[in-house]
Amino acid sequence: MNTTNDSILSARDLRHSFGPTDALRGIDLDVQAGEVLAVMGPSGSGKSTLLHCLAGVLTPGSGTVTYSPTNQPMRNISGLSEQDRSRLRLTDFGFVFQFGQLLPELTALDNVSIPLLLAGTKRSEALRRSAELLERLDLASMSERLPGELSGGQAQRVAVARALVTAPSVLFADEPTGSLDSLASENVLTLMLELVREAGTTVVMITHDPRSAAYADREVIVRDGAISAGYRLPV
Ligand SMILES: Nc1ncnc2c1ncn2[C@@H]1O[C@H](COP(=O)(O)OP(=O)(O)OP(=O)(O)O)[C@@H](O)[C@H]1O
Repeated sequence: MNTTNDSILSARDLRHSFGPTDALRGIDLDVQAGEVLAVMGPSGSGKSTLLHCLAGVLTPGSGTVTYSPTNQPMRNISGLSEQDRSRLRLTDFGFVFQFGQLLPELTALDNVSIPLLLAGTKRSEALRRSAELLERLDLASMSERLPGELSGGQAQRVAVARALVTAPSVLFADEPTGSLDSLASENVLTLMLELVREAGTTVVMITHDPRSAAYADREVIVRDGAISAGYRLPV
């Protein structure tokens, strides 16, 4: 099947089972370059499994995921070796999870710089870029704090900075504000969306919260391992 011209990620007939549980039952999905896509649906419907397949964290039982970044050849993510998928995740993708998963013994600044250091950036340059991003996220004064010394919203903003510091093509967010109250959640999403819109980053964001989904350009609903609905949100 052809992919839509400007889709950066395309899933075709994705199926995945965990033992007897059919988590994905034939998903077709195109994510357009630069779009912010919200993935909603009941608990256990397959949202995280879908995100993991799109991001090359998990190889689907069957079906394909193709990744076509601007000016680069298309790659079949589901066919890459573990090593190549891991490399692709580091260079091209960013990840934010519900509970930031910051390293507790490192400062906010050092946490943000990790992906750059792993990608081989010089430490001075990594720290400079990390500090710049923390400032954009209103966290300049928090850069030397440990994660345990931050509020939930501040810690999630550090996690957002860490995910965006390598300027990824795609940001994958799994309930990025699921552990926050509505005010902190709004603050994290507003700043995150400002940065991704500016950079043209594509976003795939799982959320249970319709208010968070309202930040997206488009919403798809996953039920029983299949896409049950998808629509464009009003601008
Ligand atoms: N590692 C695993 N081993 C066994 N079953 C799993 C595993 N991961 C997910 N599942 C099952 O696959 C189905 C889909 O799970 P998934 O985590 O994708 O759902 P979800 O929509 O993200 O749920 P939630 O909103 O609760 O996070 C569920 O029935 C779940 O129990």
